[in-house]
Amino acid sequence: MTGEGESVARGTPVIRTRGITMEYPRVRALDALDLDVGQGVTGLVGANGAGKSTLIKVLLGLLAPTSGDAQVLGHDVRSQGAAIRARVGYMPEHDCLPADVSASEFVVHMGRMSGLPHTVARERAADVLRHVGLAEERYRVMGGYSTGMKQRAKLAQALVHDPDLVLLDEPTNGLDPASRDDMLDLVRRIGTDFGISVLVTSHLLGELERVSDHVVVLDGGRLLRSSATSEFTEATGTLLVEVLGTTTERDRLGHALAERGLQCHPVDGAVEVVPPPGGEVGGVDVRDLVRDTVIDLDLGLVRIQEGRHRIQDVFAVREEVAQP
Ligand SMILES: Nc1ncnc2c1ncn2[C@@H]1O[C@H](COP(=O)(O)OP(=O)(O)OP(=O)(O)O)[C@@H](O)[C@H]1O
Repeated sequence: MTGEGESVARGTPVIRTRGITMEYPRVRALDALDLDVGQGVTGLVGANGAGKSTLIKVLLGLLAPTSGDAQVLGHDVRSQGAAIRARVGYMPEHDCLPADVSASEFVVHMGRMSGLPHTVARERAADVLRHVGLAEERYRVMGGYSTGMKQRAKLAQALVHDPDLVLLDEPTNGLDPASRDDMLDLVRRIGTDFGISVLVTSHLLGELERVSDHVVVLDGGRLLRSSATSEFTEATGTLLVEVLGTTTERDRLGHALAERGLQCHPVDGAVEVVPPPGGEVGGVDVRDLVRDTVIDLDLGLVRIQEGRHRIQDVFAVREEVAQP
């Protein structure tokens, strides 16, 4: 770190907002948001329109909030936007790459824009393009890139100046499941291999659980929840039972378990069993009862595992509360 950034002690929030409100002419995109983001990888999740991109632009000093205060790496977003952008990498959501330029030229250029000398910018560009998996294709013009390659090039330019923090806006947007997993692995490695703090957004509520240390949930510009990922995914006390076959086999099992006195209901492809107090029915352990039932029905057991909360549950709970 350089300059004022050096005074940011470890453990101090890398991002801190107090009462940040952002009003567009017709919509309040952020509503009195108080947020502390620490070091490590933080997932910022929320449905489309929740205010994620607006928050990122405010944090970069690109949009002046209507009211409230925010600091990034100790710098004020209203008056020190340039200092923030010098130490923060930004991967925008939308395609912003020039079609007739190679990834190498582009990333070198972005490094030069950040103040790196030419030779250093070239070395750094080669490093980050290798890191994101574009070493082979780096001299090809980006107009011919797939969506996945474009996302990687956008990520590389966010890293070229060796930032202390990167803000990644929907890096998995438009990617197929395999490319999405690759991108999420890259995001995780930015945090673990390089020690760069990451704020990464997604409108897919479940996808950041496995790469984030901490998850922040936004809804309608408000903070719905901010917790360590482990708290979101803590055990529910239930069992999820999956058997081979379709919903027909799943429902046969569900009915049989209910007949044997267990409270249960279908969840996606599995049956969720709520064990009674003590975990036994008529002196038989619930897991044994489930296994015996599966055998009696001549079904194939895939797994019995502990049920865990999911980030989506935060929204489900809120909707239930909102119902009359
Ligand atoms: N420049 C703008 N002018 C007016 N309204 C805007 C502008 N930018 C965003 N909005 C509105 O502000 C709200 C929050 O938008 P924002 O893009 O921050 O949400 P988001 O969570 O990033 O969603 P998405 O993933 O769809 O981009 C939305 O209702 C959006 O329509």
